[in-house]
Amino acid sequence: MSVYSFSEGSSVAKALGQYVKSKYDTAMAKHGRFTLALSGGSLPKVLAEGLSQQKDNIDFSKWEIFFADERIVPLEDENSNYALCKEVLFDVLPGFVPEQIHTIDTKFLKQNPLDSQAVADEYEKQLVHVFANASTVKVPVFDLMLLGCGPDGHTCSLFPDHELLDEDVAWVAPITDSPKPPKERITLTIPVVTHALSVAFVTTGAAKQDILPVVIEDTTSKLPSALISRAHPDRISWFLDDDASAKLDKSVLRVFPFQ
Ligand SMILES: O=C(O)[C@H](O)[C@@H](O)[C@H](O)[C@H](O)COP(=O)(O)O
Repeated sequence: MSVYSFSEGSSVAKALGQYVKSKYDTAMAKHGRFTLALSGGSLPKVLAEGLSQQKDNIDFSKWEIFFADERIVPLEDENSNYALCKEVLFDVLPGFVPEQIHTIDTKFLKQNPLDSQAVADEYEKQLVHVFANASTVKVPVFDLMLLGCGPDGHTCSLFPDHELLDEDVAWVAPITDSPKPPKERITLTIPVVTHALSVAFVTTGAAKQDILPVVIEDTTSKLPSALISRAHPDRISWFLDDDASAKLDKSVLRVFPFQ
Protein backbone atom coordinates (compact mmCIF):
# COMPACT_ATOMS: atom_id res chain seq x y z
CA MET A 1 0.00 0.00 0.00
CA SER A 2 1.35 3.44 -0.89
CA VAL A 3 0.26 6.22 1.46
CA TYR A 4 1.10 9.78 0.42
CA SER A 5 0.50 12.93 2.40
CA PHE A 6 0.80 16.46 1.04
CA SER A 7 0.92 19.80 2.81
CA GLU A 8 -2.04 21.30 0.96
CA GLY A 9 -5.00 20.45 -1.23
CA SER A 10 -3.43 21.77 -4.42
CA SER A 11 -0.50 19.36 -3.98
CA VAL A 12 -2.91 16.45 -3.49
CA ALA A 13 -4.65 17.47 -6.73
CA LYS A 14 -1.41 17.82 -8.66
CA ALA A 15 -0.14 14.42 -7.52
CA LEU A 16 -3.48 12.76 -8.22
CA GLY A 17 -3.42 14.19 -11.75
CA GLN A 18 0.05 12.72 -12.31
CA TYR A 19 -0.99 9.35 -10.90
CA VAL A 20 -4.16 9.15 -13.04
CA LYS A 21 -2.18 10.15 -16.14
CA SER A 22 0.28 7.30 -15.52
CA LYS A 23 -2.58 4.78 -15.09
CA TYR A 24 -4.18 6.15 -18.27
CA ASP A 25 -0.88 5.72 -20.19
CA THR A 26 -0.56 2.12 -19.00
CA ALA A 27 -4.15 1.29 -19.96
CA MET A 28 -3.84 2.91 -23.38
CA ALA A 29 -0.68 0.97 -24.15
CA LYS A 30 -2.40 -2.22 -23.07
CA HIS A 31 -5.87 -1.99 -24.59
CA GLY A 32 -6.45 1.42 -26.13
CA ARG A 33 -9.02 2.63 -23.60
CA PHE A 34 -9.15 3.67 -19.97
CA THR A 35 -11.85 2.24 -17.71
CA LEU A 36 -12.44 4.28 -14.59
CA ALA A 37 -14.89 4.24 -11.68
CA LEU A 38 -15.50 7.52 -9.85
CA SER A 39 -16.93 8.34 -6.43
CA GLY A 40 -18.80 11.45 -5.39
CA GLY A 41 -18.14 13.55 -2.31
CA SER A 42 -15.03 15.71 -2.37
CA LEU A 43 -13.21 13.60 -4.98
CA PRO A 44 -14.47 15.07 -8.30
CA LYS A 45 -13.21 18.58 -7.55
CA VAL A 46 -9.74 17.41 -6.53
CA LEU A 47 -9.57 15.20 -9.60
CA ALA A 48 -10.69 18.01 -11.89
CA GLU A 49 -7.97 20.27 -10.55
CA GLY A 50 -5.31 17.59 -11.06
CA LEU A 51 -6.48 16.60 -14.53
CA SER A 52 -6.61 20.21 -15.72
CA GLN A 53 -2.79 20.17 -15.43
CA GLN A 54 -2.56 16.99 -17.55
CA LYS A 55 -5.30 17.64 -20.09
CA ASP A 56 -3.05 18.42 -23.06
CA ASN A 57 -1.62 14.91 -22.89
CA ILE A 58 -4.83 12.97 -22.30
CA ASP A 59 -7.42 11.86 -24.87
CA PHE A 60 -10.59 11.87 -22.78
CA SER A 61 -12.53 10.27 -25.65
CA LYS A 62 -10.82 7.02 -24.66
CA TRP A 63 -12.29 7.13 -21.15
CA GLU A 64 -15.09 4.72 -20.22
CA ILE A 65 -16.52 5.95 -16.95
CA PHE A 66 -18.74 4.34 -14.32
CA PHE A 67 -19.72 5.61 -10.90
CA ALA A 68 -18.38 3.65 -7.94
CA ASP A 69 -21.64 4.57 -6.28
CA GLU A 70 -24.57 6.71 -7.24
CA ARG A 71 -27.52 8.19 -5.46
CA ILE A 72 -30.89 7.20 -6.99
CA VAL A 73 -32.01 10.71 -7.89
CA PRO A 74 -32.56 12.54 -11.19
CA LEU A 75 -29.34 13.15 -13.10
CA GLU A 76 -29.69 16.90 -12.68
CA ASP A 77 -30.36 16.65 -8.91
CA GLU A 78 -27.85 18.36 -6.62
CA ASN A 79 -27.29 14.97 -4.91
CA SER A 80 -26.37 13.16 -8.11
CA ASN A 81 -22.73 12.11 -8.35
CA TYR A 82 -23.08 12.31 -12.12
CA ALA A 83 -24.32 15.93 -11.88
CA LEU A 84 -21.34 16.84 -9.71
CA CYS A 85 -18.85 15.19 -12.07
CA LYS A 86 -20.55 16.77 -15.08
CA GLU A 87 -20.27 20.23 -13.57
CA VAL A 88 -16.62 20.05 -12.56
CA LEU A 89 -15.17 17.50 -15.02
CA PHE A 90 -17.18 16.46 -18.06
CA ASP A 91 -18.30 19.98 -18.98
CA VAL A 92 -14.91 21.49 -18.28
CA LEU A 93 -12.27 19.17 -19.73
CA PRO A 94 -12.46 18.50 -23.48
CA GLY A 95 -13.38 15.33 -25.33
CA PHE A 96 -15.48 13.12 -23.03
CA VAL A 97 -17.94 10.99 -25.01
CA PRO A 98 -21.41 11.10 -23.38
CA GLU A 99 -22.16 7.46 -24.35
CA GLN A 100 -19.05 6.40 -22.43
CA ILE A 101 -20.20 8.05 -19.21
CA HIS A 102 -22.45 5.46 -17.62
CA THR A 103 -25.30 6.89 -15.59
CA ILE A 104 -28.16 5.13 -13.81
CA ASP A 105 -31.27 4.68 -15.96
CA THR A 106 -33.69 7.28 -14.63
CA LYS A 107 -36.76 5.57 -16.10
CA PHE A 108 -36.99 3.69 -12.80
CA LEU A 109 -37.49 6.95 -10.91
CA LYS A 110 -40.98 7.26 -12.37
CA GLN A 111 -42.05 4.04 -10.65
CA ASN A 112 -43.76 4.06 -7.28
CA PRO A 113 -42.51 2.40 -5.16
CA LEU A 114 -38.97 2.82 -6.39
CA ASP A 115 -37.34 -0.47 -7.35
CA SER A 116 -33.72 0.15 -6.40
CA GLN A 117 -32.83 -3.46 -7.23
CA ALA A 118 -33.93 -2.79 -10.82
CA VAL A 119 -31.68 0.29 -10.95
CA ALA A 120 -28.73 -1.79 -9.75
CA ASP A 121 -29.50 -4.64 -12.18
CA GLU A 122 -29.68 -2.25 -15.13
CA TYR A 123 -26.39 -0.63 -14.12
CA GLU A 124 -24.81 -4.07 -13.90
CA LYS A 125 -25.99 -4.75 -17.47
CA GLN A 126 -24.06 -1.66 -18.59
CA LEU A 127 -20.96 -3.12 -16.94
CA VAL A 128 -21.54 -6.47 -18.65
CA HIS A 129 -21.81 -4.70 -21.99
CA VAL A 130 -18.64 -2.63 -21.61
CA PHE A 131 -16.51 -5.39 -20.13
CA ALA A 132 -17.95 -8.23 -22.24
CA ASN A 133 -14.87 -8.81 -24.36
CA ALA A 134 -12.29 -7.36 -22.05
CA SER A 135 -12.35 -9.62 -19.02
CA THR A 136 -11.10 -13.12 -18.73
CA VAL A 137 -12.35 -13.38 -15.16
CA LYS A 138 -15.99 -13.29 -14.16
CA VAL A 139 -15.68 -9.83 -12.65
CA PRO A 140 -15.02 -6.57 -14.53
CA VAL A 141 -11.45 -5.40 -14.18
CA PHE A 142 -11.31 -1.60 -14.08
CA ASP A 143 -8.04 0.11 -14.89
CA LEU A 144 -8.61 2.48 -11.99
CA MET A 145 -11.06 3.22 -9.18
CA LEU A 146 -11.00 6.61 -7.49
CA LEU A 147 -12.68 6.41 -4.11
CA GLY A 148 -13.32 8.52 -1.03
CA CYS A 149 -13.32 7.43 2.60
CA GLY A 150 -15.92 8.73 5.04
CA PRO A 151 -15.19 9.61 8.68
CA ASP A 152 -16.77 6.25 9.60
CA GLY A 153 -14.51 4.31 7.18
CA HIS A 154 -17.15 3.80 4.47
CA THR A 155 -16.24 3.90 0.83
CA CYS A 156 -18.44 3.78 -2.27
CA SER A 157 -21.83 3.16 -0.60
CA LEU A 158 -20.37 0.29 1.42
CA PHE A 159 -20.96 1.17 5.07
CA PRO A 160 -19.50 -0.39 8.25
CA ASP A 161 -21.30 -3.53 9.49
CA HIS A 162 -23.72 -3.46 6.55
CA GLU A 163 -24.84 -6.73 4.98
CA LEU A 164 -23.62 -5.47 1.59
CA LEU A 165 -20.06 -6.14 2.74
CA ASP A 166 -20.85 -9.86 2.33
CA GLU A 167 -22.17 -9.52 -1.22
CA ASP A 168 -20.07 -11.81 -3.38
CA VAL A 169 -22.25 -12.41 -6.44
CA ALA A 170 -23.71 -9.12 -7.67
CA TRP A 171 -21.42 -6.55 -9.27
CA VAL A 172 -23.78 -3.72 -8.44
CA ALA A 173 -26.05 -3.68 -5.41
CA PRO A 174 -28.83 -1.40 -4.18
CA ILE A 175 -28.80 0.11 -0.72
CA THR A 176 -32.00 1.60 0.73
CA ASP A 177 -30.78 2.52 4.20
CA SER A 178 -27.62 4.50 3.54
CA PRO A 179 -26.56 6.26 6.77
CA LYS A 180 -25.24 9.09 4.59
CA PRO A 181 -28.18 10.72 2.76
CA PRO A 182 -29.81 10.14 0.40
CA LYS A 183 -30.81 6.68 1.62
CA GLU A 184 -31.42 5.09 -1.79
CA ARG A 185 -28.26 4.38 -3.75
CA ILE A 186 -26.48 1.81 -5.83
CA THR A 187 -22.89 0.78 -5.28
CA LEU A 188 -20.22 -1.36 -6.86
CA THR A 189 -19.62 -4.35 -4.61
CA ILE A 190 -16.40 -5.43 -2.93
CA PRO A 191 -15.53 -8.11 -5.56
CA VAL A 192 -15.62 -5.48 -8.31
CA VAL A 193 -13.65 -2.90 -6.34
CA THR A 194 -10.98 -5.40 -5.32
CA HIS A 195 -10.52 -6.67 -8.89
CA ALA A 196 -9.54 -3.21 -10.18
CA LEU A 197 -5.93 -3.00 -11.34
CA SER A 198 -5.42 0.13 -9.23
CA VAL A 199 -7.44 1.81 -6.50
CA ALA A 200 -6.76 5.28 -5.11
CA PHE A 201 -8.43 6.68 -2.03
CA VAL A 202 -8.48 10.47 -1.96
CA THR A 203 -9.17 11.84 1.50
CA THR A 204 -8.46 15.24 2.96
CA GLY A 205 -9.28 17.26 6.06
CA ALA A 206 -9.08 16.89 9.81
CA ALA A 207 -12.44 15.10 9.98
CA LYS A 208 -10.68 11.98 8.64
CA GLN A 209 -7.71 11.93 11.03
CA ASP A 210 -9.25 9.62 13.65
CA ILE A 211 -10.44 6.94 11.25
CA LEU A 212 -7.33 6.71 9.05
CA PRO A 213 -5.10 4.94 11.61
CA VAL A 214 -7.84 2.32 11.99
CA VAL A 215 -8.27 1.90 8.23
CA ILE A 216 -4.59 1.94 7.31
CA GLU A 217 -2.74 0.56 10.34
CA ASP A 218 -5.16 -1.85 12.05
CA THR A 219 -4.76 -5.13 10.17
CA THR A 220 -7.88 -6.57 11.81
CA SER A 221 -10.23 -3.71 10.92
CA LYS A 222 -13.47 -4.74 9.23
CA LEU A 223 -14.22 -1.22 8.00
CA PRO A 224 -15.07 -1.20 4.27
CA SER A 225 -12.08 0.97 3.31
CA ALA A 226 -9.78 -1.31 5.30
CA LEU A 227 -11.15 -4.50 3.74
CA ILE A 228 -10.52 -3.07 0.26
CA SER A 229 -7.08 -1.70 1.16
CA ARG A 230 -5.94 -5.06 2.52
CA ALA A 231 -7.28 -7.21 -0.34
CA HIS A 232 -4.42 -6.29 -2.72
CA PRO A 233 -2.18 -3.78 -0.92
CA ASP A 234 0.14 -3.48 -3.92
CA ARG A 235 -2.71 -1.97 -5.96
CA ILE A 236 -3.74 0.60 -3.38
CA SER A 237 -2.69 4.24 -3.02
CA TRP A 238 -3.87 6.79 -0.51
CA PHE A 239 -3.74 10.51 -1.35
CA LEU A 240 -4.05 12.50 1.88
CA ASP A 241 -3.35 15.97 3.10
CA ASP A 242 -1.42 16.56 6.31
CA ASP A 243 -4.63 17.29 8.26
CA ALA A 244 -6.03 13.88 7.34
CA SER A 245 -2.75 12.03 7.98
CA ALA A 246 -1.96 13.82 11.28
CA LYS A 247 -2.58 10.76 13.49
CA LEU A 248 -0.94 8.17 11.24
CA ASP A 249 2.37 6.66 12.24
CA LYS A 250 4.81 8.55 10.02
CA SER A 251 6.51 5.28 9.06
CA VAL A 252 3.55 4.37 6.82
CA LEU A 253 4.02 7.46 4.62
CA ARG A 254 5.83 7.10 1.28
CA VAL A 255 7.51 9.70 -0.89
CA PHE A 256 5.36 10.39 -3.95
CA PRO A 257 7.42 9.05 -6.89
CA PHE A 258 6.48 11.61 -9.54
CA GLN A 259 7.97 14.65 -7.78
O1 LIG B 1 -21.67 9.26 -3.11
C1 LIG B 1 -21.03 9.28 -2.10
O2 LIG B 1 -21.52 9.57 -1.01
C2 LIG B 1 -19.57 9.00 -2.20
O3 LIG B 1 -19.21 8.24 -3.27
C3 LIG B 1 -18.99 8.52 -0.89
O4 LIG B 1 -18.63 7.19 -0.82
C4 LIG B 1 -17.80 9.43 -0.62
O5 LIG B 1 -16.73 9.07 -1.45
C5 LIG B 1 -17.40 9.38 0.84
O6 LIG B 1 -18.53 9.65 1.61
C6 LIG B 1 -16.32 10.39 1.14
O7 LIG B 1 -16.82 11.65 0.86
P1 LIG B 1 -15.94 12.96 1.12
O8 LIG B 1 -14.72 12.81 0.31
O9 LIG B 1 -16.82 14.07 0.67
O10 LIG B 1 -15.69 12.96 2.59
